[in-house]
Amino acid sequence: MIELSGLRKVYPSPGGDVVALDGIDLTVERGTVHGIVGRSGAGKSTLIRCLTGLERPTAGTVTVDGVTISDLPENRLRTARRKTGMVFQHVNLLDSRTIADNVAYPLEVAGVRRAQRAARVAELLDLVDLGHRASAYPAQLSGGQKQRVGIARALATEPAVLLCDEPTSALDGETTRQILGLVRDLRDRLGITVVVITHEPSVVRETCDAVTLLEHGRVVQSGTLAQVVTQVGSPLSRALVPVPDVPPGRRRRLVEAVFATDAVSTATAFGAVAGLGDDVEVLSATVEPLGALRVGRLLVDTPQERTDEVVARLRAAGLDPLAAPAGDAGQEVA
Ligand SMILES: Nc1ncnc2c1ncn2[C@@H]1O[C@H](COP(=O)(O)OP(=O)(O)OP(=O)(O)O)[C@@H](O)[C@H]1O
Repeated sequence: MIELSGLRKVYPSPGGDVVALDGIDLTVERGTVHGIVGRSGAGKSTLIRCLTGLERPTAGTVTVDGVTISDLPENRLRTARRKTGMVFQHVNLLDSRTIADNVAYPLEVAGVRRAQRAARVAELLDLVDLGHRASAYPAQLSGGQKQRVGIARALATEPAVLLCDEPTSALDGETTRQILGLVRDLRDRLGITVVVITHEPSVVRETCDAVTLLEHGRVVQSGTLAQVVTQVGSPLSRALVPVPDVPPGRRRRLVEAVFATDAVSTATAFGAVAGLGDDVEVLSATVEPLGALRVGRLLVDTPQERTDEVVARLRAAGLDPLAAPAGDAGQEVA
């Protein structure tokens, strides 16, 4: 659905050029929610602006739903932009218009007739569960409700892609959960492709099918949730399934494995360390939900000389374990 190839964006600035995106190759599959994460300045917003065509890449291509928007002349870009809806952290609603009229606005701009508009607006407000507030004004709504209106408005022109820039950063925990639930629901009901920029691992955990980590304008790690979390020790695995607290005690060599339970059963994974003897200690064996997945983790403390044996056992069970470097034997993994 979205293909980025060799995407590069350089901003000239008096102090020297700023390389915001430095050769991004990325595919976002149709009908999935894809998270883009990274520290401030990593290039997330620039990436989204390139996806909307608001920003022209310095090099490389951006293809959305089969159209290479980075090559389009300005006059064709406007129509192409209707393929993407945008949702921002702070929803910019027109205060003097009702909720229904706010959602109708992009349809007016697109020249949709009044009767059709009314039907579509009713449908959109129902979709975000705000049909009963159609005649309310923005000032009468909560933050979460305003965000729902923003989402309905972004969907008005039936975009194939919904781009969300920190959609829940300004919301409390419960409202965040509701909005993320709505995003998942839209993916399932409309088959829409969603790109979510976020700095919150919880947003990725609860909503995303796949995730990409950017650093200094480059892709550091990317894949489905199952792929990135099972790359044990990788930055996204650490962020999405943090190492649990384990009881303090002596540490020899730590061996860690993370697995998705639909790939390796818990019985196989946890059974792999059974019968290794008392000097190999399981510090933690957990299973937790991660979006639609269930993710297991094994943390094993082993005598230095038995590390290879433990690693081999876990590999034979289909896991991809990581032994902490020998020098770290006395440290907690974190
Ligand atoms: N219009 C611009 N002119 C010059 N430099 C820019 C411009 N826009 C962004 N940059 C620079 O490009 C880099 C990437 O910025 P970008 O806003 O894409 O990062 P980000 O990951 O979205 O950060 P944040 O999470 O803080 O929004 C930064 O170094 C930023 O200062």
